[in-house]
Amino acid sequence: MGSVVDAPVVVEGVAENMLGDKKVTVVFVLGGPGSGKGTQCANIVEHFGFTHLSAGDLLRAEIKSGSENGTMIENMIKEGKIVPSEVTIKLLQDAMIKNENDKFLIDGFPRNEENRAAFENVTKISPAFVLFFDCSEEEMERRLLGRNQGRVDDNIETIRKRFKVFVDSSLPVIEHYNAKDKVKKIDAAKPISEVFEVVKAIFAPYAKLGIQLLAPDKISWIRVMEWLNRDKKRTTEGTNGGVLSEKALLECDYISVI
Ligand SMILES: Nc1ncnc2c1ncn2[C@@H]1O[C@H](COP(=O)(O)OP(=O)(O)OP(=O)(O)O)[C@@H](O)[C@H]1O
Ligand SMILES: O=c1ccn([C@@H]2O[C@H](COP(=O)(O)O)[C@@H](O)[C@H]2O)c(=O)[nH]1
Repeated sequence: MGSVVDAPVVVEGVAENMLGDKKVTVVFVLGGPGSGKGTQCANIVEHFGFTHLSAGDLLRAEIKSGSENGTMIENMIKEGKIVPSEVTIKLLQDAMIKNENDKFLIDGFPRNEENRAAFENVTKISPAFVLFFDCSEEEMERRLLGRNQGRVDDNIETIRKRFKVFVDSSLPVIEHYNAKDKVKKIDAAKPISEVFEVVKAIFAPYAKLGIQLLAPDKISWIRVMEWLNRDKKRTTEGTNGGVLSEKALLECDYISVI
C-alpha cells in the first residue's frame, strides 16, 4: 500500500491574474465589522489551502513595526477611517509576492471604490469572486463588544463610526462586483458552523483530492504530480505522450482517489 498526498485540482474557468511572473487567484472577503470574515477565513485556509491576508492585520502589524506610517495608521483605525490606498495596497502586494502560495483571501479590502480602482490599476488583479458576509448591525455590535482581543476600535463609539463607513463607502464596492455577477452573499447571522457549510459549498471547486498510490513500483509520485500540474487543467498527459483525461487518471489501476 502506498502513501497518501493532497493533490491540487485546478478548475478551468476560474479567473487567474499575474503578479509579476506568478499566476494568482484572489478572493475578496467583505462584510461589516464583526460579520465573521476572519473566523471563516481561518476555516477556508484550513480546508482549501488559501493564504489569508487581513488588510486590518497588516495595518496593525505596520503600527507595531514602528514604521513611519504607524502613527497615522493608528489614528485612522481609532477613528474607524480608511487608510490611504497606497499604504494598504503596498502591504497587500508585498505579502502576496513574499508568499509562495498562489491562492489568496483578501479580507476587509477594498474598503471603498477608490481602494478598489487603485488595487486593480496597480496590481492588475481582479478577484475570482467576492464573498459578502451579510449580518445585522445589532448582531455585529454584540459580537464586537464580546470579542475581547484588546482592539482599540472595539468600543461602542468607534464601532458606530465603522458601521457608517461600511454602509457609505464599502457597500458600493460590493454593488460594483454584484453588477459583474461576482458576489456570493452569505447569511452570516447564523452560527459559525452553519455559515461554514455555505462557505464550503462555494469553495468546493478548490478542494484538494487525496490520492493514494496503490502500486508504487509501477507508478511514481513525480509522474502523478506532473500529470496533475500540467497546464493547471483537469486534463493530463500520459506516459505515451498522448493526452490522459482526468477520468482515465482516476481509473488508473495504480492510483485511488480518496
Ligand atoms: N457566526 C458567528 N456567530 C457568532 N459569533 C461569531 C460568528 N462569527 C464570528 N463570531 C465571533 O464574532 C467576533 C468577530 O468575528 P470576526 O473577528 O471573525 O469578524 P470580522 O468580520 O473579521 O471583524 P472585523 O472586520 O472587525 O475584523 C469574534 O469574537 C468571533 O468569534
Ligand atoms: O483596507 C483596510 C482595512 C482596514 N482599515 C482600517 O483598519 C480598521 C480595522 O479593520 P478590520 O478589517 O476590522 O481589521 C478599519 O476600521 C480601518 O480603520 C483600512 O483603513 N483599510
